[in-house]
Amino acid sequence: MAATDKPSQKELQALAMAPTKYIGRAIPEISLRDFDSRIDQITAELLDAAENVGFFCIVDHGISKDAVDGIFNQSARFFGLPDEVKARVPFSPQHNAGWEKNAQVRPSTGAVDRKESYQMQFGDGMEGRWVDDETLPGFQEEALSFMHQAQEVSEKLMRCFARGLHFRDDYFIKAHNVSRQESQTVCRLLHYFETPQVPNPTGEVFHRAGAHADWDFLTLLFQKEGQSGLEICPGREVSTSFGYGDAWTKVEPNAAKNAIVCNIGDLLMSWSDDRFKSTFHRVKAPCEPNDFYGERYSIAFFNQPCRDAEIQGPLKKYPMITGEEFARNAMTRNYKALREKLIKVMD
Ligand SMILES: O=C(O)CCC(=O)C(=O)O
Ligand SMILES: [Fe+2]
Repeated sequence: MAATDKPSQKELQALAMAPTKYIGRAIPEISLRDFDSRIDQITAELLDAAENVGFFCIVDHGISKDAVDGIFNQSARFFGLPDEVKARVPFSPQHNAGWEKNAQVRPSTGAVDRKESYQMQFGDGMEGRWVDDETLPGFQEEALSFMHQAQEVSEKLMRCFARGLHFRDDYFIKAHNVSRQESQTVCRLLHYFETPQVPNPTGEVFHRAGAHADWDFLTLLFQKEGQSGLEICPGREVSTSFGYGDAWTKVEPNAAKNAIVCNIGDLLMSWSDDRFKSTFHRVKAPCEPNDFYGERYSIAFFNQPCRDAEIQGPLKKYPMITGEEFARNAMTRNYKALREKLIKVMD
């Protein structure tokens, strides 16, 4: 391919199948043990991780291994239902809640992720989208109990980030109040399908979660031992850019420590005037011998401010906007990038 030529679909495919460049980057591990008495120490560690990596693992967070195993069991029960039953609680883009399958197209790949997901919320976005108790007895109760536990952990982190940015301690907690109907926080159960081992007959790339940055405030991610695939790739200086580097770092599950992988989202990046980094990441499309090709489950807890929360960093780098506007802008940017990519590939 000459330097001036645009890549063909086939060439893009070959690029996606080329050996991945890896680089070791330390993912900080932060303990929340004795939170109240150690809050200043924990805040210092979180600020360092947020400014320099955008990803970190938290341990001693108070959610038991049994609770995490329990929600993964509920997730497997839900995804084990026939598609026509899951389709009774379909994904609503307007509410950002419900079940979708092979439907999420990422700007970085222009193709669907090979997965299904079920997004649950605390507020009115979830009306009519809970799977009913006759179909899955106990599901909603256990899911909500887990979501409240994840919220409690998130609130500890929010208190530290507020301190670090010289806001009142409860500033972010109030903006993310999950007892309000305006809450936009989402707990997403994810199920990636087993993919064929290469060389597969068509050369098709089975994307799992194409490279992206999350557009929420802060994500808590729960992974299962042995189900590798999450990788990060820093390289953004402002929350509005799509550029990223080309060397990846694996973030392996750490079930022995019951670790939660956390990452800063675009919203906290802009709310901190770009001081904290929202980092590109992906669940790799398996294509190399040591990749994980099996079925993969994960759970992402996306902290989102209430629709009417007012967002502006201490230095006022960006104009003030509401939680609802931020979400809408993020969606528009994602789809704009996708349109531009498609135009480039097609002409
Ligand atoms: O499944 C994972 O490990 C990551 C999922 C993710 O990055 C996302 O849904 O935003
Ligand atoms: Fe993500």
